[in-house]
Amino acid sequence: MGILEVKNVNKRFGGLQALGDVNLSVAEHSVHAIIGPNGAGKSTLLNCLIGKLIPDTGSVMFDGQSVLGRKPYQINQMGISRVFQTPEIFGDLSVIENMMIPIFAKRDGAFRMHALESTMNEKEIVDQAEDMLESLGLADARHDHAAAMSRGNKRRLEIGMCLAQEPRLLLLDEPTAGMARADTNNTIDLLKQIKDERDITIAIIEHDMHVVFSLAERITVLAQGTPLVEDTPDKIKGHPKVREAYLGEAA
Ligand SMILES: Nc1ncnc2c1ncn2[C@@H]1O[C@H](COP(=O)(O)OP(=O)(O)OP(=O)(O)O)[C@@H](O)[C@H]1O
Repeated sequence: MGILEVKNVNKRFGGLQALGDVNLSVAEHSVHAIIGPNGAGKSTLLNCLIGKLIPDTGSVMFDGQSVLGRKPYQINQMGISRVFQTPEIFGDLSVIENMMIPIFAKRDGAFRMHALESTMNEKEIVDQAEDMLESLGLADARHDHAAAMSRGNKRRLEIGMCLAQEPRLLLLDEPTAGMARADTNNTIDLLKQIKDERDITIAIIEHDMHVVFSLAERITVLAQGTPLVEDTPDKIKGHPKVREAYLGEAA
């Protein structure tokens, strides 16, 4: 039984069957990638996991509890954090101020922007934020404007802000989209480091096969809203149907 269990999930948009009988089991502490061509239903599935969409039928269980009917912030409190394609950081704040926000929210259950100034003086929170920036390799940038960082470092900060919530499942939606190769490789290294150092499960939607094959232990291939095959990277690479239908562009 996986930490995330998706069973017979269906989702229609009018006449379009975006997801048809999707089953997915993500093993605890694994890195599980979900791939597939444009329009395969990857984002729709992700949105069903985080409470942005409600499936028409089926179940989504996280650690034995249903996520269906819960609001995104409630699912987040259950232990699921997600990173979107576009970094969601506060550009006007410094790097360390950004990092303090989830640490403060985790401790107090909520965060109000006007509390940031007093939070800046709370040693416990500053120390935790410093430690997190250190482990992300962002310590030297702590007083920089977040907006001025490279795309790779913005993504690094955002992933760190998710980790500060101490999730058990980290969901990544194309975390290297639009990145130069060097930033992509840095992000791969960061995710490997996170996997090695933390008690965490990672599910990743990704188009870049270099990223997928560098990180994933299991891969589910979606095609037209339905899982075509689920297997290890080696088997997926060699699978004739998958090669033909989904890896053509990367081959
Ligand atoms: N809100 C919506 N309303 C209507 N149709 C939608 C909606 N969201 C997605 N779709 C359709 O559902 C199908 C699956 O879309 P989805 O975005 O989940 O695919 P995807 O695999 O994430 O694609 P991509 O790799 O291009 O992001 C597509 O045909 C898309 O046009």
